[in-house]
Amino acid sequence: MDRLSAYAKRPVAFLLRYVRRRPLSHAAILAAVIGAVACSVSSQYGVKFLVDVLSGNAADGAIWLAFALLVSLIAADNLLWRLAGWITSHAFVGVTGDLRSELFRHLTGHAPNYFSQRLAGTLTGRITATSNAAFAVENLFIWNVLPPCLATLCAIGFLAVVSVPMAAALTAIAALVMLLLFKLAARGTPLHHGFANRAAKVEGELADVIGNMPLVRTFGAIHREHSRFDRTVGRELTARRRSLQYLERVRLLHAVLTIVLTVAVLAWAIVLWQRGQASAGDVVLVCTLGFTVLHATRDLAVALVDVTQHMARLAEAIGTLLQEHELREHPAAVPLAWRSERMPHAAFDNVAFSYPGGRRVFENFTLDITAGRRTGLVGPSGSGKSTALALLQRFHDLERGRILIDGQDIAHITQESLRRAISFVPQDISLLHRSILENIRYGRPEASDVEVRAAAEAARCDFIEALPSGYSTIVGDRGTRLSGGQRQRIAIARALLKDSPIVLLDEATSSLDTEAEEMIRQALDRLMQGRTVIAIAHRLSTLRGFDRIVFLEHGRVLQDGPPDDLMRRRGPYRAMVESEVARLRQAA
Ligand SMILES: Nc1ncnc2c1ncn2[C@@H]1O[C@H](COP(=O)(O)OP(=O)(O)OP(=O)(O)O)[C@@H](O)[C@H]1O
Repeated sequence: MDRLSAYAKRPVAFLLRYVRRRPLSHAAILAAVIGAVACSVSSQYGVKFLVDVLSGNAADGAIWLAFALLVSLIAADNLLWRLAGWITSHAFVGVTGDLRSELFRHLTGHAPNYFSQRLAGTLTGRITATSNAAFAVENLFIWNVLPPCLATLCAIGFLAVVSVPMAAALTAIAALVMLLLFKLAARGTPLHHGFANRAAKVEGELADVIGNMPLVRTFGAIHREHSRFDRTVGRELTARRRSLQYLERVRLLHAVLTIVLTVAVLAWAIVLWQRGQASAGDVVLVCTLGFTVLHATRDLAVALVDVTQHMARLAEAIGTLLQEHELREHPAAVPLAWRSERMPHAAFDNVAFSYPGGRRVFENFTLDITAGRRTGLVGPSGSGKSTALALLQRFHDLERGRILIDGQDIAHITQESLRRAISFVPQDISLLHRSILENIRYGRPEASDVEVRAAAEAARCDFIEALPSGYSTIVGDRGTRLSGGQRQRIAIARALLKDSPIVLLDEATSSLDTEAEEMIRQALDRLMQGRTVIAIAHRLSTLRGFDRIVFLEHGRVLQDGPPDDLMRRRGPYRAMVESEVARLRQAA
């Protein structure tokens, strides 16, 4: 799916990729539109034919034949448009579905770093913007760009019947007018890009503030946010006005050209008629076809500018969304192999790592994680504990060294099998805005209701039955309708259901009441049983139950051993525990 990134800078090719997926329906639309335009322009020739027949004392048969021809052309013209409209409602709508689905797949393939650097609202807004822009461009092309182009060609063909020099002159003028408009439309592209960029920023800011409403309220920042939003919208309005005013200037230029050319064509036709070189029907034909050509170029001018605006939005959106995935599957990646009767062993082997643009977090970091044991990572803030857990899950690639699970380099195993082997319970629990049942089942989608309930019971989620709709209760955005302790137990139940042999835990620092803490301790105890556990543990009660403690500072191991041993020795671990005990005593 990563090959989608090849289209990041090629918006037209990106659009054609989806058009090619539905070749038959797009070809049928094209054929219907070509037919409709041909009938529409031919009907003007039909009018000339009828006028000539009527003014030439022709027989009744010839008059009714001219009438039938004209009526058939008008009917075909209208019906073919409707046929094209009907097919577009299937094909163009289908394209917006295919496109969003692939963009979503690509977006979800990005590493966590990609998301941490961007506002979620900007990203989701860009998926919608891309789909809307693709729909608009397809519609504009079929209804507003193609018909005037075809109408111009057909009209010039018919004009040649009356006067070849007039047809030649109109061809040259139409070509010049179109070229001029194309050039002017292209010159306005940076303005349209600027507007697209500003519009995406507004969406991103909106989503960011709405997603953080509790924070905004707590800091009494509602008015501040109102003013900030007004400023962001103000910048978008300015960019939008500039873009639209540019379009209006282009349209004005075209309007002036149209007036001048219409006068010239009409006068030319009348002179031809005065000299007896054209019939009355020819004058009617020249008038209607001349108008067709001039109106077509005007419609084209308007449409082209709209197309450039939508293409600018599309280009801006795919430029961000279709960036290459930072973490790619190794070409020879194989699934992680481990024997279920034996817990896996993990190892950091001479690892060097820094965040992009950040300072070095690890340099020659080596650590063996004992299979089936509980290893606690402790150390001051910024020492690299969370980064170590992230690297083990391959959220980032290493600069140097290897991370091994049962001797297999995680850079060479499939990401899916790695994720299956690891359960991660983060500090900041994420829940989807779905029911409790669905949230727990996220750990193993095929689990039965009975299995989900068993996992919830094991994780001491006794509170679920007391909720208004029990397991069907919707948890609210990111689980806001549950307490912190309840969210943690749901996350533990989810991890229990996933039943991975490796458990990574970033214990929450926020303090809970004793009862909730005891329940979480019991739930965690069940989760950790018989698995290889690496945990960033903050509570002394959790640390005491560990087989081994690794004390990190500046990405280096300062102490390593069973907690009781470390407590017997003077060192950073004992100092940390003593200061924590003193803090707890003071608080009590
Ligand atoms: N996404 C990121 N981009 C850039 N730098 C980062 C990122 N995440 C962490 N860092 C930096 O990497 C270093 C290690 O951070 P890490 O979060 O691993 O520490 P930690 O020991 O888990 O700290 P804490 O106990 O406060 O969570 C810090 O200097 C931090 O500023």
